[in-house]
Amino acid sequence: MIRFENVTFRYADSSNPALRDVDLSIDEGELCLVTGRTGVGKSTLLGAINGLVPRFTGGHLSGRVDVAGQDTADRPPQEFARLVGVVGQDPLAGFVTDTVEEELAYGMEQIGLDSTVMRKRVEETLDLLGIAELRRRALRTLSGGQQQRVAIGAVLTSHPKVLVLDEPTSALDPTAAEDVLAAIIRLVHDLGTTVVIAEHRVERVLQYADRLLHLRGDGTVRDGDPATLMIDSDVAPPVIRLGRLAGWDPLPLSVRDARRKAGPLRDRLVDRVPPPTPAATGAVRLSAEHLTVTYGRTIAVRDVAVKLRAGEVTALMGRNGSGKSSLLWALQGAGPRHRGTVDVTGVDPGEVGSRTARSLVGLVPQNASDLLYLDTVAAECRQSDTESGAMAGTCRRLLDTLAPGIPDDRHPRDLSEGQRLALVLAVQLASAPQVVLLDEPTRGLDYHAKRRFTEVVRRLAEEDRSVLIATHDVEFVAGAVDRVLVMAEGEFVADGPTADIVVASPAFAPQVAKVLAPQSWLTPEQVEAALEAAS
Ligand SMILES: Nc1ncnc2c1ncn2[C@@H]1O[C@H](COP(=O)(O)OP(=O)(O)OP(=O)(O)O)[C@@H](O)[C@H]1O
Ligand SMILES: Nc1ncnc2c1ncn2[C@@H]1O[C@H](COP(=O)(O)OP(=O)(O)OP(=O)(O)O)[C@@H](O)[C@H]1O
Repeated sequence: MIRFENVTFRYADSSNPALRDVDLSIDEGELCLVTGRTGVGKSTLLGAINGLVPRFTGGHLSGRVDVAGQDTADRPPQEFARLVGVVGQDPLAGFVTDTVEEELAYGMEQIGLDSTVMRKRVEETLDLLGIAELRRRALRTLSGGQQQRVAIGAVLTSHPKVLVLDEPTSALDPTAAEDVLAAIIRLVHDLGTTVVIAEHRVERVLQYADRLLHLRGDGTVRDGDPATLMIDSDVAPPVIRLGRLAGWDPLPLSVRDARRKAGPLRDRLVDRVPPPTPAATGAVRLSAEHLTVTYGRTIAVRDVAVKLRAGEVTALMGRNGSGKSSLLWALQGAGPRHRGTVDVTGVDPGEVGSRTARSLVGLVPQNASDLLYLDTVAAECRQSDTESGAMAGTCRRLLDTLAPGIPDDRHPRDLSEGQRLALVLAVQLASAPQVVLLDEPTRGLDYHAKRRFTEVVRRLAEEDRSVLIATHDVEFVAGAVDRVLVMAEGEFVADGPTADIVVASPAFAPQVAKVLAPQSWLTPEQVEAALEAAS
């Protein structure tokens, strides 16, 4: 269905090719998972499938890419729309209409489907993705995860033969991610759709993949059976790392397979306990009472009270649309607030100018790239150091910790998604105020980048700041935070130490906890330390 013949692609002004000598052939009905570190070229590979690369990106492509026997160089990408459905990393940027229903119908209108077929498929898709109640909503008022579901729905309706999905679950809560993947798998089984998915949260997709394409980082691609490539892949989810520690062969790809093998490992760990989370004793840095946020008749945040302490890292979790972003913006002061007060060292950030508010509470938003406006990476870093009064080079060093090797003179627009996010985090965190709020900060970050980001967050806590992170990334939460707050329909429904909240939760438990239950280990690192101590 998809063939790459000796494909090499280089972006203009780039010294190294993003793709090098790539030869592959993907059959009809295969589900391929594309993995690789941040910025290795996953989106570029995906873009080449429908000709967006090089037609819209510029740069030079040699070799040949064809889909269903048609050379992508011969036709503009629009003509491939019937054949190839694409969901990019930024759903909002891909929307062409204003409302959910219009967006779901648009693709089908373009290929001239009959109106009765269109009606039926819109209804099916609304149900399939659990977005029926959003049908008449304006797209720009949806939460991040709601937008991502609509973007996926909008390509599913026209039943393309090939689906290309770039990080399709990055903004989805764990349950929604499973539902969306189940809907995609159904297309693979029922219609023989060929699916190519790039995903950093490999744990979410690996068990469904027929095949793995791993980008090594030099533009070349390793292509093979998932369990075999995972033996030494530099991108490995927790279940694989646990399998390597325990010496399981073949490596289990799913929690279910791992549980079947886990008895002896549980026995080895039985006399050990995971390190407890120290109780937070720092001063209260932020205290909010009776916070309520409404949009028209929608109550997004309902009479919420919260205290954040110095030295504490807290995760804010909960279903898509449960009110997390609305709460963060209300705490920072820039977002709407219907009722309630926020107190940061005696000042309410909602009552002062935006500059003062920013010096009290920093917020890195979900669509973080809006914060970048200069022409080069170096200029953004210099500006950040100057504004925050930090020593020259502070921001750049932070960037190199998160995503090494980005050239100084690259335009932020030309960075990969993960690289751009790393830049925004570096720009914002170089001048971190006492309270730092982060909205989905691990999108686009590979496992190594996430470990480094965890270190950065822990350092902020050691410097006595308080950090609140809205996130759906259960594996990140397991390794990085002290406390978890869970929101549902605008209210807190749980609040406590990480292990207490996540271990028994079907939605929020990390893979290691699921495999080793009833023991309460959260991460491969904890298990590794315990095994070392035991031997
Ligand atoms: N228009 C461009 N000009 C120059 N370099 C670019 C351009 N677009 C992307 N790049 C570079 O090409 C490399 C591959 O980018 P790509 O977006 O394919 O990575 P990725 O693996 O999808 O990353 P992520 O995991 O962050 O999504 C990156 O190093 C990026 O900086
Ligand atoms: N401008 C707006 N107008 C109307 N409704 C809105 C607006 N902004 C947000 N909402 C609604 O308020 C609710 C809370 O949205 P919010 O973005 O805070 O959720 P969230 O928990 O951050 O979601 P996600 O996990 O998907 O990012 C959602 O139902 C959303 O559709």
